[in-house]
Amino acid sequence: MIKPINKDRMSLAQISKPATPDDSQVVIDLLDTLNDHKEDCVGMAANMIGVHKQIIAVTVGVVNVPMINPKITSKANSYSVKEGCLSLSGERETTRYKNIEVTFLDQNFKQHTQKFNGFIAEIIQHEIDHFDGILI
Ligand SMILES: CSCC[C@H](NC=O)C(=O)O
Repeated sequence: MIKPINKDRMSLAQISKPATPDDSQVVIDLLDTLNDHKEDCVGMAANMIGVHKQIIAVTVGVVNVPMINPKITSKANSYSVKEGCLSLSGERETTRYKNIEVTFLDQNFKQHTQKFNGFIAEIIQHEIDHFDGILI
C-alpha cells in the first residue's frame, strides 16, 4: 500500500530496530511508496513511511530492490556530494564512499554480501543513515 511521506524531524531522528519476517508487509509498502515517487526519489528507508525498522529500498535501473537489516561492512574512497531527500527541503553537502560492501537480507530473508559502487552505493549510504536517525 502507498503510504504518506514522513516529514516529522523528531520521528525521523529515532533509531530503527532490526526487522523480522513479521515486517514483510512493510517491505511491500515501502516498494509501493517508492514506486509511486519514481519521478523524484531513488531510495527510501522505512522511517520515511513512519516505520522504525531497518528496511530500505533502492532504485537500481528500473527496479526497486529491498534490503532488510543492511550493514556496511567495508567502505573506501570518500568524496563530498550534495544530496536531497523527500523528507527534507533543499540539498546538503555530505561525505560518501565510492565503494562499499554490504550484508543484507533479501525479501525472502536470505542473507547476501555484495559490493556496490558509485551512485547505488551513495543511495544505500543515504538510506542506512536514515534508519540510524541521521538526515543529510
Ligand atoms: C542520492 S541519495 C538520495 C536519496 C533520496 N531519498 C531519500 O531518502 C532521494 O532523493 O531519492
